[in-house]
Amino acid sequence: MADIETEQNRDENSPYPLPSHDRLKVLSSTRPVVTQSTHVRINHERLKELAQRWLQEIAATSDHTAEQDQWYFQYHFFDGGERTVNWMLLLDALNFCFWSERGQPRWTIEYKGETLNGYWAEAAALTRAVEEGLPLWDADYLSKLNSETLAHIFRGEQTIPLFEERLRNAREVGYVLQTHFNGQFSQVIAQAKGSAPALAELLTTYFPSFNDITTYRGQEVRFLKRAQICVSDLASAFKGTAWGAFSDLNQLTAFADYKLPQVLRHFHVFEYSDKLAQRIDTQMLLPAGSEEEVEIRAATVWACELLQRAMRQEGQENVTAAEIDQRLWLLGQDATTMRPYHRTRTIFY
Ligand SMILES: Nc1nc2c(c(CN[C@H]3C=C[C@H](O)[C@@H]3O)cn2[C@@H]2O[C@H](COP(=O)(O)O)[C@@H](O)[C@H]2O)c(=O)[nH]1
Repeated sequence: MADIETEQNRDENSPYPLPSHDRLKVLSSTRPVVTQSTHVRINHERLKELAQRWLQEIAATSDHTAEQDQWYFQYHFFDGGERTVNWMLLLDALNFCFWSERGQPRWTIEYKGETLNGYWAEAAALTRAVEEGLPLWDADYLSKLNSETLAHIFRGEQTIPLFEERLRNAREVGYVLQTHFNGQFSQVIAQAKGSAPALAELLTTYFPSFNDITTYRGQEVRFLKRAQICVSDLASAFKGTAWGAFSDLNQLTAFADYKLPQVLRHFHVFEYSDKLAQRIDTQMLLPAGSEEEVEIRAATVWACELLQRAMRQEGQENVTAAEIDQRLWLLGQDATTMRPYHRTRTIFY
């Protein structure tokens, strides 16, 4: 039964008014974090300036196929069938934590003449494996995946971080698909009946590695980052058709990773306490579940929500948090002029 929205929640004068729909409870559970936050502050003036700048950029570009809804087929296996959706579930089960220890070079792979790192390396490595004949779309195969095979899949310079966790997540995908869904992610998608939050909820319920939920000062906080991005990726890859057809993508929130906070801080939308700034700038680890980490992630969700609202108020009525997310994430792919992102060893982002 949906929580009865208290008067306080619906308080339109709050700087963080809740939307009418919040099925995943990401916005309602992160709102107390943002309002109580002591290490991270959202600068609302800078946020509005950023929204204005983007609106001007959109107005200036004649080509309105927003780059945000691109799907990079050169790095992503795609045959349009059930193998593709199983492969994409694996992609997002392993879509986390690509950075290296302080002072160490990043893990990279060579793929079709390019040296790739981070998310692109993960996607391309999984595509390379399929091209080399490994059935990464097969649930039984995944449930029995061994470490030698996974090491071969991710072969390159250095080692992909959290290797054992990735092996466990890959096997979990195979095991859960076999046990509950006849080996097909398409059956999970069918159960969601075209609802994006419903599919994210199913992923969180059935696949433990997607259960991106923590606590802050004793209260549950839900981010569901990989569950939500998996739904968004399906919509992008299938261009809103077939297994990518969702009627309510606007109910997804931003995906609280480590790149968006870096970009939001670069634009001075995020202000960190001196202590937190010093820890991040010296690349010290932030423990998963720490107040600092949860405040950074909660502020990320709400900054994207507020950016979306600011742009909608100025006429971009169809912009979604996922599109704001993509725009920020792509900006973060050229982070040479930015200060470091925060480092939390986690399987959740
Ligand atoms: N918030 C958000 N986080 C995202 C993505 C993506 C890639 N998705 C898009 C790419 C092409 C398609 O259009 C996909 O939609 C990866 N990540 C996260 O970033 C981190 C990796 O970063 P780096 O170390 O620089 O590779 C890691 O936490 C990873 O989980 C996104 O879109 N939004």
